[in-house]
Amino acid sequence: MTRLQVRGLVKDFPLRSGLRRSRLRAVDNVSFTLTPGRTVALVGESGSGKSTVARMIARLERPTAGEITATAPDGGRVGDRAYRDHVQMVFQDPFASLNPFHTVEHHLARPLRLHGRARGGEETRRLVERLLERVSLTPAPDIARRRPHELSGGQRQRVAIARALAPGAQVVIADEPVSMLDVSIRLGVLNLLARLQREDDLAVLYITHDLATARHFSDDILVMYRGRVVERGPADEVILGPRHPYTRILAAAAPDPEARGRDRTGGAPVPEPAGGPVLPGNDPGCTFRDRCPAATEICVRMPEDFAVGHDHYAKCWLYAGDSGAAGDSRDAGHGRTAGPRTGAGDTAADPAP
Ligand SMILES: Nc1ncnc2c1ncn2[C@@H]1O[C@H](COP(=O)(O)OP(=O)(O)OP(=O)(O)O)[C@@H](O)[C@H]1O
Repeated sequence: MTRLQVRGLVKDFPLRSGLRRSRLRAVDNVSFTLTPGRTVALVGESGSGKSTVARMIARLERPTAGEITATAPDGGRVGDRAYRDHVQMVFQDPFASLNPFHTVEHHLARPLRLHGRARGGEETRRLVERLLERVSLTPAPDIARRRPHELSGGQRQRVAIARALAPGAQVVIADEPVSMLDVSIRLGVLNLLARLQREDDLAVLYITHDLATARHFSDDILVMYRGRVVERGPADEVILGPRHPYTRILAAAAPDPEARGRDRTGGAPVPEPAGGPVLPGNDPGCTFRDRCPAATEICVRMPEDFAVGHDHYAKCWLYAGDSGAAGDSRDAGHGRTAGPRTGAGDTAADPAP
């Protein structure tokens, strides 16, 4: 099964304001690994860079710097063709991602044929029905004949998930896969993703605002703030024992995970400071310092990833004296064991330009 390594990922977008040109560093030195059978959640408020990371992995955006490498179990690099088969994305909006003019069968038959997984009409029909059964859309022949407007939002997202599986997905990037669905059906779709992950040993990146589902459905959590990963670690530790001041505010603002029937989008945004935000890439220090209740003078310098627990790191000077910098094992998604430190780490020695 394919393993995906993201190393020192950077994305700059050009900005224009009248005659002035500048750039926004939407993603700043992000590294993690997606391993078969495990889920990494990427959490953070709107605009923190989560979707841009997803789009670069799905090759919908070109990175400004950094590397995304897929490796086979024998350690060999997965080629371009296999990458397109193995790395699949589930988008947020099941209404926009399906063509209203085509049947469900068409949506699933096309990737099966394009990726060489089905040839004749009979084989294609059989595989389409099998995919529909796997995402619990039955009776499959009936669903296959329908068009998207004849399905509910949850059913459409199940079709989108089946479509991601069709080319032989091994790595699934799920970008807010349930945020546009009715609250009452979200868990069903997330449970489906979890079951498929177990059955197919998928590596999953789950992007969400919702800390409760991030904790429940992922092994490791990365917390992004203005393009940077500010905290990373095992899901329970990050949510129950957040260490970075930003994660603490997010966790405190998240609705009660036990509450039923309420929208649990979680993580009320931290208020923006007067005078505008410190933008990533435009500032060599901690980008949270203008909103941070614990900020001191040292925060004008970029903090390293300091170890705050087992495989748990916070990019915050508060922990500088605790146990030293992340060293060799700050790779969330790399299992519970230590992973190699990668070249372009997001460290104090490597400030954003
Ligand atoms: N094509 C683009 N051109 C310019 N800026 C962009 C582009 N795409 C994203 N951005 C900016 O990059 C930053 C990160 O956006 P991104 O969509 O990745 O954040 P996000 O965390 O996924 O937010 P959301 O949860 O709202 O989707 C934002 O400031 C956004 O405005």
